[in-house]
Amino acid sequence: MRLSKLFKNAPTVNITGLSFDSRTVRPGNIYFCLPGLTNDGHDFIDSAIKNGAVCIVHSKELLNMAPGAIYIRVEDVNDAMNKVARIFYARPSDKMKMYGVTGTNGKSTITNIIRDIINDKTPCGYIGTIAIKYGDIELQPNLTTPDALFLQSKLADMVRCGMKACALEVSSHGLAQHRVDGISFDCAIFTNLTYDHLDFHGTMENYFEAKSLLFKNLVKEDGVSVINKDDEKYGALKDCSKARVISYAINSEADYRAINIKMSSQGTQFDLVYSGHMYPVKTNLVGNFNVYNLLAAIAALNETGYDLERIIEKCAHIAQVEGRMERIDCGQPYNVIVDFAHTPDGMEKMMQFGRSVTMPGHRLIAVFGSAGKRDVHKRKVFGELADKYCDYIIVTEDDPRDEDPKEIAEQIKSGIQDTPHVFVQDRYEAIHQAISSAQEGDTVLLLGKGDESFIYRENGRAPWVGDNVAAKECIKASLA
Ligand SMILES: CC(=O)N[C@H]1[C@@H](OP(=O)(O)OP(=O)(O)OC[C@H]2O[C@@H](n3ccc(=O)[nH]c3=O)[C@H](O)[C@@H]2O)O[C@H](CO)[C@@H](O)[C@@H]1O[C@H](C)C(=O)N[C@@H](C)C(=O)N[C@H](CCC(=O)O)C(=O)O
Repeated sequence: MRLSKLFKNAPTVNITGLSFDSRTVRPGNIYFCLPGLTNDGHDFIDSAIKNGAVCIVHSKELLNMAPGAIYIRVEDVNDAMNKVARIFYARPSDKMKMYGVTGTNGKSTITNIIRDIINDKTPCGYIGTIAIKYGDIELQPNLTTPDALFLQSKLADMVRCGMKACALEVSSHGLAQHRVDGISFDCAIFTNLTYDHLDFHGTMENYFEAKSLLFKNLVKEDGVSVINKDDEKYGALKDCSKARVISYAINSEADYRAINIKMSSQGTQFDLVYSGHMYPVKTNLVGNFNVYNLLAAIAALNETGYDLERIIEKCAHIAQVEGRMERIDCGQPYNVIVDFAHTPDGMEKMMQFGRSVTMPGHRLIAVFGSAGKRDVHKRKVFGELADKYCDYIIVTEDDPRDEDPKEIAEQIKSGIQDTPHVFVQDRYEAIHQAISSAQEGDTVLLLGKGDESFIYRENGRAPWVGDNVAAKECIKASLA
């Protein structure tokens, strides 16, 4: 593509690609100088030109302009990059129905439910923590919401592969760093806001402010905002939403409401009250929070033109989302549940659910840790929650990064008072010990990592089998 197509009055130089990282610049690329948390992209212009950048987009005054490139100064590089990426990749999000899901918990599940329900008739891509999936393609992402350039390129590839819709997990980091600014969403969904990511946002106000950008700026005016009315942020989001607002709830009057909820460890039933009618919904997903996730997905799909009865029919056969409230069943006489919960709210909901499916007089066993270099305050809280709900606790490693896992464990243990507990650093061994000690009627909760296939240790990302795979291996070994 010609540079003149991307910037007014620019020369007609051929552009081969876009980059904001001097280390990955290829000959013919535009290099965008982004402000960072640790570095400033303006400091890497020379190395970008050395690698072949033909155009530098910058916002700061440059004292030395190395020869060999065209310089374009803009007010906001991030904004310019998003606009350019949209044009360079031929506005892919305008060619698909775009669903964006944000909130502390439930993003992966809702996006996967949406995809699962419509994928047979409306080929639907998914981008989020678990994977990037479209057609037969499945990629392992580094981030929940990828950077703007990678994101636009993948959306373009989805269009090429025939996708008609895309369900995207929109993280607060992604919103704060403008990764999704080049997308107009047909539907924006809000799950809930609980304590998380304060290491990045600093305050809950900033965290919420980031989430609200999806509703303020990025959903189309003729689109729809689907918002959880049981969350205290409902009013604030409703007031700032650019699109019409549709609510869902269990505990409040709402456009889509679930009543008469019946739960077991095998599935859930409830009555959906919508537009004065009652629709019985059956699903193989378990737990109260999955009722919220289903309500959000049902509302989003029905409000964007899918037939309600067909959506409800599909709810009965939703594939379990890997690592999210995943029931591991290898014929053992006790429950094993793997979940990604890594916030106090998520942990508490999982432990409450674990308690509710554990036979009276039997044990709830939890295995978890807490990430290094992230919200240290939650460590003691995790200990307190486990102390309140569980009968046996195995503290283990969870992405310690360059912190000492024993130190993290000590901080978790400071919240445990009466409940028997042990620290087993090796995560596989911790899972093995939990499973080999489980008896008929017990429940084992494996929390924090879901199906993630890596653990961040001192030396970076190390491979990990995933809690779900480890659980299956340990159960089979114990039954053999
Ligand atoms: C904390 C955070 O969000 N960091 C993101 C941030 O990095 P940064 O600001 O530190 O970047 P930097 O190193 O200061 O560099 C500034 C600029 O100089 C450039 N640079 C830098 C060095 C060099 O040699 N050459 C060069 O060009 C960089 O490419 C960048 O454009 O900007 C980078 C470029 O966009 C991101 O890759 C990086 O995400 C890191 C990898 C990350 O781990 N982010 C996580 C926390 C994240 O975003 N998580 C969310 C939430 C998940 C959840 O809900 O749990 C997600 O969406 O995944």
